[in-house]
Amino acid sequence: MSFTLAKTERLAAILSQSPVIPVLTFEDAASGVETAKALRDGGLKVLEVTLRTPASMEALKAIIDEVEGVTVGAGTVLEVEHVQDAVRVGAAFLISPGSSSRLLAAGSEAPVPFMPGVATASEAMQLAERGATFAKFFPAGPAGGPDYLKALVAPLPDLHFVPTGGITLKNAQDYLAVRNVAAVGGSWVAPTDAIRNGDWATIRALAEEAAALKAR
Ligand SMILES: O=C(O)C(=O)C[C@H](O)[C@H](O)COP(=O)(O)O
Repeated sequence: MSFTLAKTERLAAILSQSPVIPVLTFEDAASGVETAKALRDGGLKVLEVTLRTPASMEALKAIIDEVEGVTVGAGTVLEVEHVQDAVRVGAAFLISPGSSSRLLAAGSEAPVPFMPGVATASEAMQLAERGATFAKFFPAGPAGGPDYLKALVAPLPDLHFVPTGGITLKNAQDYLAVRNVAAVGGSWVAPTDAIRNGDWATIRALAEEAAALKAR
């Protein structure tokens, strides 16, 4: 099991590029490419493509192959197969909502950084024991929001978090103000309707607002 220093540093560098990581779900590759361009043009250059839809792997690959100036990773990584497939198409990082032991083994051995999810002190401690430095905090809102995260971070000073789940432009800054929050994740910057309607101007405008948020 290896959360190596090199991969940790790579993840830190990726997360430091942007206060907000769009969490993206696509029905087809073409809308993925256009959404990625709109987000990039609005200033959000680190993107997470969730592996939730039949077209997700194709969309992930199309963005990696066709959109310049973005760093693209895979989200909703739940299975060992997801790790292998995402790495094969060139994902720059892997994110999971949780941290099952099989996935931890496969993800931490992947050649790219892997960020598992946690929601409790025990889960966070188990990750720290395995050498992880970064964790997704999921589902951030329902789990207890910025106050809960502040309490979680207090006794675990070496772990850094990317809260995701229920985050919006309105509350993002409250999460970003918590110590050791590297960035926040959220789908609000690329709403399903805007993607379906090809409303790239709206996505770009939402990205511009989000990119103006400040990480600590
Ligand atoms: O798909 C995953 O891997 C997840 O962990 C869930 C997503 O991160 C959230 O669904 C995004 O949350 P919202 O911004 O509230 O839509």
